[in-house]
Amino acid sequence: MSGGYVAAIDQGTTSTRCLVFDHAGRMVSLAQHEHTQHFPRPGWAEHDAAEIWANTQRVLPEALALAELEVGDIAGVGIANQRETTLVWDRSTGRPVAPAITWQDTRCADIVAEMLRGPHVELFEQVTGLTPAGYFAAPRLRWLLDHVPGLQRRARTGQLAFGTVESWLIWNLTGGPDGGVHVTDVTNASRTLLMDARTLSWDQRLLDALDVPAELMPEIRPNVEVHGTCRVGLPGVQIGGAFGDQQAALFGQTCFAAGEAKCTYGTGAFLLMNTGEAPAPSARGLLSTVAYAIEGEAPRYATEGSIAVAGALVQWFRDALEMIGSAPEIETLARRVDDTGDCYVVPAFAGLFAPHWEPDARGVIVGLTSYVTRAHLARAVLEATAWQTAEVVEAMTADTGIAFTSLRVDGGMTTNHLAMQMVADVLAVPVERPLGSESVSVGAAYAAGLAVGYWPDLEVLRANWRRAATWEPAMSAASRRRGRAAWDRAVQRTRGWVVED
Ligand SMILES: Nc1ncnc2c1ncn2[C@@H]1O[C@H](COP(=O)(O)OP(=O)(O)O)[C@@H](O)[C@H]1O
Ligand SMILES: O=P(O)(O)OC[C@H](O)CO
Repeated sequence: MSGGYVAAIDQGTTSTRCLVFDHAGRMVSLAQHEHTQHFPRPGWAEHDAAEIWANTQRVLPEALALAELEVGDIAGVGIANQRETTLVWDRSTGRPVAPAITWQDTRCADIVAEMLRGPHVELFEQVTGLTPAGYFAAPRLRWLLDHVPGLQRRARTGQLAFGTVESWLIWNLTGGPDGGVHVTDVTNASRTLLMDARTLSWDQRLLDALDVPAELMPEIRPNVEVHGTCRVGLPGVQIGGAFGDQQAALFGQTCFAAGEAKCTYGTGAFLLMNTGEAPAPSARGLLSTVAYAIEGEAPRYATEGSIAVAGALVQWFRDALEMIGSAPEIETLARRVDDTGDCYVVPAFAGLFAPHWEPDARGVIVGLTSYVTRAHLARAVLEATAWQTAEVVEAMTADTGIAFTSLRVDGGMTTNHLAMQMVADVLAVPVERPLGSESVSVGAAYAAGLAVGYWPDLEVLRANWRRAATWEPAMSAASRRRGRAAWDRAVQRTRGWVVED
């Protein structure tokens, strides 16, 4: 091993970042570029995978330059990525065959309805631990195979590759058409609906059920393992790990023991609790998922409450409604008033995710009176994230029997003090943020650092975790009860909005 630093690529829904960390897990530089969000039809959400790869190639040298480092100073690089976003590319040209269909996209409703009616629904549940839903990658892959002319035929010939974004980046970093390594990691694979959650391999019966040619599929690898050596971007540097971003944040927050949990507030919000060495299927709308796998060790599992819209509601408030000029301005605006004026925003833009899973729901703003101003709306936008977190925490506590005594948080939205105070208020437990809110990148860097021997073990990483901020609950129990009941009534009004023509 050479190099005194490790790098992480965090390829998120809104941007691509490269962060460089030192041995104490401190960030020494960060370079970031946003990519275009394409919404070509209501309910569709696409990314240009070529733009994402181009941004990745920009942020790597920029992060090194900001830290005044050379490639030789980097001991290893880890990758964390937006999960479920699905793409297919041509192995010889290196070009994606269609826009990437992102995790927020709802176009696969018919494919999922057919899966739920079909003969294999129990098999999917038993093998993957997941009930088919439009959130996962396989229905998106099926959609591409159905709608891009000639794709099914070409897929069988081995010309094409399927992957989520980490797979695309690893393939490109390791040479692309010129010998690129086609792999995925267990956490991303656990979100496809095609992986056996126990054996951590593709299940041929599930591939057959969806008529997905095995020739498309990447090899599934542990998170902490050398996947290959970069030929592009960081030439000569080993790619020491890859992770779905929410599992990366769990790892970065050092939630290595069963019962430890974190919530990441970015475009969406994702609360994951480590459940130990066995998958933990939920009876309450949470997802059983792989937490992490270290080469040569038993995998660890997690239960997850996925909230589709958190920071994305702030983005919508800024870009679609033009109520604010930048995301942080929402806090100043919301602080002009003391409450929401009894107004609630339920952002079911892509249906409702956990714990409801209602694809036919759509967003509502309820409780409008002439008293309500844009400041009240700003407050309701922030409160929506807090109430959605409360729903997930209630389901998780009921499922696991573990009561939360605090919640570790990270992600872009945690720079908003009012939003985090609201989370503490509605959960009635302290909310804690570690130094730096970049746990996704920290987790990816930890995976890479462990794989290349930069860090020896998990205990050393645990010692790096330092509390930077705590928000204590300050809401009366009566207000909490009243608000929670009103939120339930608001959620009720989103249901069944989408009807067939
Ligand atoms: N001060 C803020 N208040 C509220 N939301 C914010 C603030 N700063 C950023 N956000 C939201 O956080 C999200 C970006 O966080 P990030 O962790 O980078 O997301 P992702 O990984 O999903 O791309 C955006 O949706 C943005 O609207
Ligand atoms: O990139 P983020 O932070 O919006 O996370 C997206 C999730 O991984 C989707 O499951």
